[in-house]
Amino acid sequence: MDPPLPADKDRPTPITHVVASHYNARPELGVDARKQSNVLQLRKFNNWVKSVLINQYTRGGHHALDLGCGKGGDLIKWNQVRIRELVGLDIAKVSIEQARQRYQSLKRANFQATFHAVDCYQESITPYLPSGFMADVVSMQFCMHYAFDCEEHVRTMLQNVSRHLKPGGHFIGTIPNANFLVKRIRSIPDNQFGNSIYRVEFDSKDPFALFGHCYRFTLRDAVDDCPEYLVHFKTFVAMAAEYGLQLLENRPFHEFYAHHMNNPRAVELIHRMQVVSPQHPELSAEEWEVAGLYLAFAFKKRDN
Ligand SMILES: C[S@@+](CC[C@H](N)C(=O)[O-])C[C@H]1O[C@@H](n2cnc3c(N)ncnc32)[C@H](O)[C@@H]1O
Repeated sequence: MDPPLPADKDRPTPITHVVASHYNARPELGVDARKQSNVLQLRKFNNWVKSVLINQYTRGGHHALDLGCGKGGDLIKWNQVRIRELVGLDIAKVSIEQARQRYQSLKRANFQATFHAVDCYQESITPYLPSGFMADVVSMQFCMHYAFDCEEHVRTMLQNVSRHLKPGGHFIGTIPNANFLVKRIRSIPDNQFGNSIYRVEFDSKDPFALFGHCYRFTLRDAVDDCPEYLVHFKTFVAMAAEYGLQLLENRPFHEFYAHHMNNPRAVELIHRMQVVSPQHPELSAEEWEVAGLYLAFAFKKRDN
């Protein structure tokens, strides 16, 4: 049986407020503005990683749960794999409204979708799902690390994932690679590093806590000095196992790219999504450095 859900909290913690208002305040850039971004190729690369993951673990007719779905940036990816139903949840109300509008304006959407604003790390998501909803795939893209402000939030998040994932179904996601961040910050005298398009700034370097170890992240045209939390990966894997989730893969993005260059479908996608010319990813050196901060993971829910 699953461990019990921690008691619900009536009031959001200050950090939850900060993260939600940060994403609520991000303007919805039109297609033209997005095309002029300094991190356009990085965005395309990140989208390619998410597409490959979604393609790998999703089949036609599947039911999908997108936690931290934001403005619905993955709707086209879900449409392309021909899922039957999507539920998208995010703490940021403005983003959820934009996701709804984006879904409604999708031409030829071949799946049903519903969206709700909910804190997936502090509340049970069950009341927001269609009755009896069980997902074949749960996706958490660039958002799970916000749960790591404390153990209780990680447990609520894992309970939400596991309770609504079918046995044999997959839990996929992308997060900052804490191992890389910690090695990097320990190797320099400063409390911050970055380049012309990003900055990572730690308040404290040692000791690194398993939960609640905060740093601030800035990425040009995307994130402004937002607090984020290190995900101690071994702890995450051990806790996920308590909820019946077994790790299948964990690949830093540079390795993910090298690995999937042997996969014809991923290669076809990387050309179609205009991430690369035939030989190499067309990211600037600065963008490629940012890509190296992240990893992709996949878990499988135990069959029994
Ligand atoms: C970097 S955005 C990623 C959005 C989307 N998954 C994507 O890949 O485009 C991170 C998202 O996590 C959401 N988020 C942060 N904390 C959350 C929480 N407690 N519950 C639900 N969503 C949360 C934010 O509102 C934001 O939309």
